[in-house]
Amino acid sequence: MSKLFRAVIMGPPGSGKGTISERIAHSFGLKHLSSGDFVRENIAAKTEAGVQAKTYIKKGLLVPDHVMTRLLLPRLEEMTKYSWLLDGFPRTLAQAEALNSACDLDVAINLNIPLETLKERLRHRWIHPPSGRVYNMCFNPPRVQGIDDITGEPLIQQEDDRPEALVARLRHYKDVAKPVTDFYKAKGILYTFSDTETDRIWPYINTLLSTKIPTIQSDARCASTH
Ligand SMILES: Nc1nc2c(ncn2[C@@H]2O[C@H](COP(=O)(O)OP(=O)(O)OP(=O)(O)O)[C@@H](O)[C@H]2O)c(=O)[nH]1
Ligand SMILES: Nc1ncnc2c1ncn2[C@@H]1O[C@H](COP(=O)(O)OP(=O)(O)O)[C@@H](O)[C@H]1O
Repeated sequence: MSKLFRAVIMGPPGSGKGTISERIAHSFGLKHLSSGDFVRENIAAKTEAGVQAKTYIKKGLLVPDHVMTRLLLPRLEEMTKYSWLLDGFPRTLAQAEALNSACDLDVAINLNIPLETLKERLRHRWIHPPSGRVYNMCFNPPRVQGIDDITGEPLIQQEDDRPEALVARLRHYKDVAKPVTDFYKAKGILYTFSDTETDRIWPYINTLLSTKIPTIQSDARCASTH
């Protein structure tokens, strides 16, 4: 059984987690697991956790740790045969500890992007909610403004992406994120990337993962030849 690779990607709203996760999933064949997608699936399926989560999301709040953990850990149980990249979880120390009790992580990627850059990016972010596809009028615009490239359905801008909403989200993010990055720094697996452009960060993340992932698979190869 080849050793699997498990990573999380963290960063404030608009830092490029989704954008970079797609590139990682594509380049390294990892499963991209998004906690936001799991939440939306549960809300759509009207599961108990989904119904609870919806009441918090409607108020623009994070879902409570015990609800989020109960929703996410069983999904990770289904992924024991896969290498994956988890996006959007953990967001709190309690979530990081719950994840740590369920599985070992190889890398925690942390995106450190300036506030002004986040504001500018989210001002131009458009999304296609049914698919979660993300566009940006300055960075990766749709072929036709306001229209999803694949389905032709309309794109929307999220209420949460307005600059005034972002400031509140960022303040809350800063409070809850530091204990999580400290947790992974103490475990020696935190890698922080600071820049204003994804295209400048991507080569460093690509190099880091290229050094990690083949090692794991080559270990597996030598294990399997003995
Ligand atoms: N101008 C510019 N926009 C970028 C860059 N990288 C990502 N974006 C865009 O900025 C927005 C935020 O990127 P996302 O990948 O959605 O960021 P995120 O961290 O997943 O955001 P949340 O889901 O809100 O936590 C999107 O519209 C991206 O297309 C960049 O280097 N430059
Ligand atoms: N790890 C988490 N802990 C608590 N709530 C979460 C978590 N992940 C997602 N959520 C909830 O689901 C909502 C949608 O998540 P997501 O699609 O990642 O968007 P956002 O940009 O708001 O984080 C979040 O606003 C939050 O309320």
